[in-house]
Amino acid sequence: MSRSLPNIIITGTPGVGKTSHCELLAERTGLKHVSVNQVVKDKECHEGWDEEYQSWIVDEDKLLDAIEDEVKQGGCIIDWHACDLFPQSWIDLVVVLRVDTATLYDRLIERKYPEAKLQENIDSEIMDVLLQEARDSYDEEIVVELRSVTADDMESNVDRIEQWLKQWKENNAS
Ligand SMILES: Nc1ncnc2c1ncn2[C@@H]1O[C@H](COP(=O)(O)OP(=O)(O)OP(=O)(O)O)[C@@H](O)[C@H]1O
Repeated sequence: MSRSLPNIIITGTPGVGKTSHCELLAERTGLKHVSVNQVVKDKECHEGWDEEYQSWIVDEDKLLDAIEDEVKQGGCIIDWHACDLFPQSWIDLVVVLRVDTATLYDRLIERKYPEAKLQENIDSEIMDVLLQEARDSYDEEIVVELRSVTADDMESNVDRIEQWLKQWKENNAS
């Protein structure tokens, strides 16, 4: 499929900094921030609310239908804590953000996450769940793991993705 602009997934455990990265990247590049959280809420792509986890139970088919037209046009930054549901043909780059356990713990406590959800997310980060999911779902060469502990990390990550975008445009110029 040919797109005039690429699609990027920014993924990682909740609290790693996906939304912060996507917002900055969208501001710098003009690419569109597709917040899956927001789409799930706005377009009701869910099967109800999970009280224990305090989150929507996502209906993935409905979600894919809701974003398909937009994503197929290209130029989207998809912000979501999973990546295996998006067809490989839609995606040009998968960025997996990573953080150390103590930092993640502090960020999730700040958000007043329920205990079960907090523990599950910490375990998921320790066990590289999102990195593995990305590697299992996409070609190795489009998956990049980046550290997101400090504001400087975020700056350099966004710089790096901007460089990648520039190169992609050069490689795909018609
Ligand atoms: N690289 C970073 N340096 C400093 N603070 C950060 C960094 N990344 C994220 N944060 C802070 O951590 C908190 C969580 O960030 P953010 O909401 O972007 O995470 P998220 O991965 O999008 O979470 P969710 O999946 O729940 O939406 C915010 O308070 C944000 O300011």
